[in-house]
Amino acid sequence: MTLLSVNVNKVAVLRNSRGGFDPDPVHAAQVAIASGCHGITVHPRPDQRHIRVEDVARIGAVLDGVEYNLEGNPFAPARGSYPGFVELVRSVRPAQATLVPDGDGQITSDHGFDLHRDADRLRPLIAELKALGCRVSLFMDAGTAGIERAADIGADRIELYTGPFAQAFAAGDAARELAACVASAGQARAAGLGVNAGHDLNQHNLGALVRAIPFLDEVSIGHALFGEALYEGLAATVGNYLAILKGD
Ligand SMILES: CC(=O)[C@@H](O)[C@H](O)COP(=O)(O)O
Ligand SMILES: NCC(=O)COP(=O)(O)O
Repeated sequence: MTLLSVNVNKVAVLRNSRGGFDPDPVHAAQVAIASGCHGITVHPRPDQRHIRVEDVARIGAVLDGVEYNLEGNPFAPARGSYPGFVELVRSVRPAQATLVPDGDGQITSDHGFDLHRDADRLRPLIAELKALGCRVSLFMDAGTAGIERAADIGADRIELYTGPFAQAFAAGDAARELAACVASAGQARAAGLGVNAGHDLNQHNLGALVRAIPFLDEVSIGHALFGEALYEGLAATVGNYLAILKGD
């Protein structure tokens, strides 16, 4: 069964909007874990627009045995109290580090790595993160040629960027983007890589993705999940996602 990692970034957005302590992403993580999710994901960004450096350790302290997935751009420089992605990984030793080539000016993640450009500088970073005990996943666009190179430079998994698939699904025309996801997942698997997926997944489009790629290891979902939880409640929403992943 494909595992569910709940991304709590958006709880921190709401908390930061008033400058206080609530809603606390730690509490959201605890409720998601109690509801049966298999992991928690955070994406601390150098501008700390949502998850802050102190949240990373606080969330890491309440995982209660589920996996911690830390996302970030390993090339982004330290800024203020943000120590840099590798230093954050060193401090909390998450089960998985997902490398995402985001620039600070982006409103959200919107592309994966270009391994023709980035492979040589990713290789030593991946080795350093693996030496810290992490599984390393690379955020990759579906349909990328040469996706198997991720294995050559030491990555354990790729994470398929599913934003284009989600957009096409919402427009009622997902076939081409879904086929790209299926093809890239198959190439990655054939290269010995694990396959994760994430970005803009929701209760409407997730079933089609996991039926098309039944060997997906993990999906990480946050934005839509917390939007839906506003109306359904967090525990029930997590339960809905688990039911979709179980094929209910
Ligand atoms: C890599 C990815 O697609 C998401 O995990 C990312 O965390 C979204 O970032 P925001 O929550 O800042 O939009
Ligand atoms: N890696 C994807 C993730 O963690 C959450 O993405 P989204 O569901 O917030 O778009």
